[in-house]
Amino acid sequence: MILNCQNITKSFTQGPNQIDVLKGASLSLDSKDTLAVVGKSGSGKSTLLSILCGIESVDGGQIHFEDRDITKYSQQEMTALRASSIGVVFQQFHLIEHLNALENTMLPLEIAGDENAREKALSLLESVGLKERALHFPNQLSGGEKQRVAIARAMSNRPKLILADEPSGSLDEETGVSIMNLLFDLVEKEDMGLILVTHEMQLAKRCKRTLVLSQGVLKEGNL
Ligand SMILES: Nc1ncnc2c1ncn2[C@@H]1O[C@H](COP(=O)(O)OP(=O)(O)OP(=O)(O)O)[C@@H](O)[C@H]1O
Repeated sequence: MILNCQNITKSFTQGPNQIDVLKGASLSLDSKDTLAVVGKSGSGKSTLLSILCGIESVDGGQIHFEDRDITKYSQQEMTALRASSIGVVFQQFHLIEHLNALENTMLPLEIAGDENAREKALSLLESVGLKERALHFPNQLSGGEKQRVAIARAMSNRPKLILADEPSGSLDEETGVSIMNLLFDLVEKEDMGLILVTHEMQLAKRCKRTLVLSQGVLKEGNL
């Protein structure tokens, strides 16, 4: 098993109010497993993904990545785990502005000390249709192009787990389908696990399972 989360709780304070976003969310994921998380706007889907990659802390509950309890990890340990084993596609892409598309894609490979970082990143950019944009900086790319760089970066170190927040949100239908094909093929070929947050029912249906996040709890089923 790649990921096993039990009873995750998370609250935010906004002024005088406390918002209980996750009230005991549990999920598990095996390799080659593909899981869609759906739910209404504001139900906590992005918060859940941020927690699963350790960017956001939990208030309670356990998260085991393989056999390690990552809720006890320091920020440094979590950064190292993300670099080696977790690829994340954020809703806002989070590309590094002063690095070009190639350098952004190479980053996880370089952190991992891969000597073929440049070749691998170029080949990934080619597979997402961006070879010609490799030397462009994020502010010279369209939203959909940035999203494709973010996807290439997330896949670059062949992680065990890919977390993707609305990964085809900025792409036209045809490009979205072809990039998602690439992602699903890779998951199958490389024994990865994939969790994706999406509003698109067609995309959710391509996953083996769908979990609905509602009132802080994850349940099997459709929205
Ligand atoms: N850092 C934060 N501080 C305070 N409140 C937050 C914070 N992050 C998220 N929230 C609140 O937590 C709730 C869940 O937000 P989240 O972004 O996880 O929802 P979502 O399901 O991903 O929404 P959408 O589908 O619109 O992207 C919202 O009410 C949001 O305002």
